[in-house]
Amino acid sequence: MTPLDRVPDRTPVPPRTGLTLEDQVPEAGGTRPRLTTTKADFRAAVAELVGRAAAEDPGEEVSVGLVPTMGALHGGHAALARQARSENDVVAASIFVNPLQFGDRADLEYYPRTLEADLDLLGAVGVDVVFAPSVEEMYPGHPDAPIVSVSAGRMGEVLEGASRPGHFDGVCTVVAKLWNLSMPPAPAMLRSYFGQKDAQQLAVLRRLAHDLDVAVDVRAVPIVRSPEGLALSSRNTRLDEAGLHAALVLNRALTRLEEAAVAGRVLDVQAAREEVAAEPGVTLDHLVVVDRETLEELGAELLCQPLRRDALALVAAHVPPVRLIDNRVLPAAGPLP
Ligand SMILES: Nc1ncnc2c1ncn2[C@@H]1O[C@H](COP(=O)(O)OP(=O)(O)OP(=O)(O)O)[C@@H](O)[C@H]1O
Ligand SMILES: CC(C)(CO)[C@@H](O)C(=O)[O-]
Ligand code: BAL
Repeated sequence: MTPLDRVPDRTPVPPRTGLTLEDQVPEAGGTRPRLTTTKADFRAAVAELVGRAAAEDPGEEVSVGLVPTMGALHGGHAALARQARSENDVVAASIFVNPLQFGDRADLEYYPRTLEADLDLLGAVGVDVVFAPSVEEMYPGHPDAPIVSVSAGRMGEVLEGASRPGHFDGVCTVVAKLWNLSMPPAPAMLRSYFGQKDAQQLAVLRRLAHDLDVAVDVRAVPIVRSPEGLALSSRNTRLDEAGLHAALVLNRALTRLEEAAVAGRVLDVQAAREEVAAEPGVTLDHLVVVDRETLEELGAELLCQPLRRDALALVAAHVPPVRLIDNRVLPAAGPLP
């Protein structure tokens, strides 16, 4: 056990988003999922559930839906699990605060941990099995033992990756392990669910599956927001009232860009940046419009005219003590007259 494994459950903090847990997960009262904490037990539980599903429906191709999370679950995670439940025979979720993807020790140490409440939420949505390993179980000997890890390449070095060096290598390493641990034997198949909120993570993980030939179907789930428009995030629980209010500027700036795109107008990216930067208590990190697949920033020559193809606006800002991200798909303007 490392000291971080011993971080106790913090008192579940209700997400200060205007949403109660019941609002986010109205399917109250489900059975708690089976909890596994070792790789061997998790693999065995998935194999058993797949075997049972195959026996119940001979001739049907069984599928496993995996929902990787870092816990402190909210309505965004519930949406992932709900979609996984509706598309698969067996649903597994992982809860693991992955040290490899944190550069900032305080961010790792203060990351909210609420295992008991998480199991209730996952049970309510109908998840079958949860994998919640210790750091020692996932990375024996960490941090001293060297491990073979995955590089996210150039796509992992820009935007979020520029602010959090090594972050996407850590994400790719742990997700590759989680895919290996939950991969059912053929002909059963694996789907894995990620939120559109972490747009760069989603794009990088699609490349991970493609470039390393992992037989997994990566599925995107739309962003779940508070009634005021703030993208739900586990880190929101660390914001005070003023921070929660200030953070709404991210959604406002993205909405203005989306409205311009929908109306077929030229995007005023600079005005959106200034709007975020002018909000007291918010320090803008970046606000850019990028290609949806490659995440390459659109140059001035593409931004001085209505969008020719769908693009993505990405924003990141510090709202102390946390760093928040949000994004919006910007639709291409209709065919030119
Ligand atoms: N508001 C949301 N809507 C849709 N998906 C979400 C939302 N928030 C998180 N997710 C997705 O849930 C999965 C697990 O994310 P994670 O456990 O890091 O939660 P988080 O709320 O994003 O936490 P963080 O504070 O680290 O941003 C990721 O695929 C993430 O994109
Ligand atoms: C995908 C993930 C669970 C890997 O640790 C994490 O990056 C997250 O919660 O988005
Ligand atoms: N939600 C992405 C994981 C992270 O911020 O570390």
